[in-house]
Amino acid sequence: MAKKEALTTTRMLLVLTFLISLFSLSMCGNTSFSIDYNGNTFVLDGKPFRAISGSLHYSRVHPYYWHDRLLKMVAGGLNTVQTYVPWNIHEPKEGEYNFKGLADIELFLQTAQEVGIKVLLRSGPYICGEWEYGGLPAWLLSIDPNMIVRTMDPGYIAAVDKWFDVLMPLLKKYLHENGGPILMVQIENEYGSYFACDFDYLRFLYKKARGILGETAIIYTTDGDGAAYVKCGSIEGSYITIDFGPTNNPVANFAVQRQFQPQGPLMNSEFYTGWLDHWGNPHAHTNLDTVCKSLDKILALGANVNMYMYEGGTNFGYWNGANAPPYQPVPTSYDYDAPLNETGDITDKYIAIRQTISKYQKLPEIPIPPNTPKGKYGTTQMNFVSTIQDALDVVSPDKPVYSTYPLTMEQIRFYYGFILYRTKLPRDINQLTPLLTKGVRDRGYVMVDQVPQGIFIRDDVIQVNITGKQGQMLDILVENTGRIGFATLMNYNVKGLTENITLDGEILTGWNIYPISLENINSSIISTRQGSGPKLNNGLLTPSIYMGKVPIPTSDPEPKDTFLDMRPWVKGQAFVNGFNVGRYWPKMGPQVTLYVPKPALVSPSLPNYLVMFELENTSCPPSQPCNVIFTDKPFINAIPAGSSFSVREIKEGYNWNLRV
Ligand SMILES: CCCC/N=C1\SC[C@@H]2[C@H](O)[C@H](O)[C@@H](O)CN12
Repeated sequence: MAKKEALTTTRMLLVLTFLISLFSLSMCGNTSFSIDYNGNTFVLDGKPFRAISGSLHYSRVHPYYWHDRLLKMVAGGLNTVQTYVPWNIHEPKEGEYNFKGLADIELFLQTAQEVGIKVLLRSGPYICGEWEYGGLPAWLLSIDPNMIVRTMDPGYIAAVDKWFDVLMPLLKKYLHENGGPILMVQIENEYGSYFACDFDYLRFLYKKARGILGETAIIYTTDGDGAAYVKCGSIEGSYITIDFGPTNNPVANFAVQRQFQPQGPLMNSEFYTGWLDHWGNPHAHTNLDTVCKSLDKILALGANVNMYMYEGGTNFGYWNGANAPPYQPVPTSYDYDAPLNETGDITDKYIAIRQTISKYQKLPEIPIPPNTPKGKYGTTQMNFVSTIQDALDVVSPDKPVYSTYPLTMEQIRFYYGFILYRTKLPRDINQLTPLLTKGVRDRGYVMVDQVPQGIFIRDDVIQVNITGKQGQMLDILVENTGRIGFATLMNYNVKGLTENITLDGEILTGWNIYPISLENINSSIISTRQGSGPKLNNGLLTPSIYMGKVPIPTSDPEPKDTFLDMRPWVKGQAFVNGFNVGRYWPKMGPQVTLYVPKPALVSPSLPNYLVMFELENTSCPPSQPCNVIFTDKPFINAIPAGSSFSVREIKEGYNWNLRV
């Protein structure tokens, strides 16, 4: 049975299971989830309930694997999963909604119901999470680039109002009291850490949610562990929870929660089992014993706990976020050094945490599901297809947007990935002449008639020296490497060229602007390309498209999870059979391999195509592009722990000796 039919059947079975459980529970009429303030405990269907939870974000794990991961969480001793709702994946364009694939929240909730794990649902509208723009949709910036998000700013709150009118009725169906798995619904996220402290905004969110979810649903907030955070992050009627990591003192931490909430269950909504990564810094690592000792103390206090992350997963596509200052994008891997690693495999940390939990909660008598098999498919040759310019008819099929001065991505209502700005050189430039701008967000690849000149880098490289002849094409290919998702710099989060470009002091005008959709590339375009091949100059190759086949052997035809090692390619975007597996930047690290989930592959009766959009260079000549390797092991910690590089080294890709 083809994968699509299988998923449909699974989905139908899940819906049926959900409806049966809904019916049987409603017949009992005793489904309730509440707070016993005298007993300082949650109460589930009349009995005390302590949440032992872990974070898994459905948008970061392929739906094919949701059942596997949730079952591993139950086997690990958890009774609850906590997940974020990323508004931007569900409403990619204003008024256009997406609830399929990575965004199929109902399938995720039905799967949780079927597996028997409860859900702590973090509804946003802002979620942080190192996700693009903290989960906010970039089209907000088309309404008003100067909008102050996460406040009662009229443009923002009108969009939130409409979104909650869509989301909250969906969540209501899945509340425990209505027979679903959702125990509680969080609004906003660590709002007390945001400068605005706008109580009218929190009250608006609370009132909106309460009005749709009903009077008995528990609405809660989560804030950093400090009185100032909780003061600005909580609101009348919502239940206060806090977050803190394994090096803190839980007794002192929970004292902050008690300061604002003298009674009710203690709850750490984010007990950090690991931490986030940034390109160019060592992969995060949190000591297993430190995690388990602190978790033991929290459980001994009778507190509720959610481990952040329990399964980190992957920022597929362009969904990674960034932090600032300085501007630092987050890698494709969201491994988080979590108990289940990026590909859902059991780690020592999983086993140790499971053992700790067993001291306080009887473990379910189910086997721990096995790790998924991994495919070691070996080397494949990458064939040059086209420079980005020679493929504009495919990747940017509509007429370009013309503007006297450059427009941002949001001004042309194109929000993620790449955009190309093109003008003509106004005169002969026989000597290296400065092209200047501070307005590149975030990397700008400069070419004259496709010959690379240099790279603008946000907050770093603002000058590229060029030469050329009058009338030659000056192209600047800009990559949006992820919108900032935390604190004040979340505002004015626009992308593309945000300021004018000057050549030797003269403002360049007359720009054609091409939004780039790499998803349009497929095997059919190979034969149609007659391009002249990439140009090599200044150590850079013309950003170009390459294609190869994933060598799945006919002797072992069932596809498996695998890892794409692109070395010695430098930086770009990879697609497998049109599935955007994410950004690669092995030269920068710490991530070197990209996780390719099994469901992105098809059985070898059909060719599996890898498409790479390489932005910078390889060590192979343009005439004979390099190969890539499909291996069975991830490599996401190429930068030695404890290393510290200069900003310049990080910006330019420190050429350290990568360990295999
Ligand atoms: C000191 C920085 C506090 C910012 N909060 C963070 S950084 C990692 C985590 C995730 O982003 C998570 O989504 C946040 O709620 C809390 N947190």
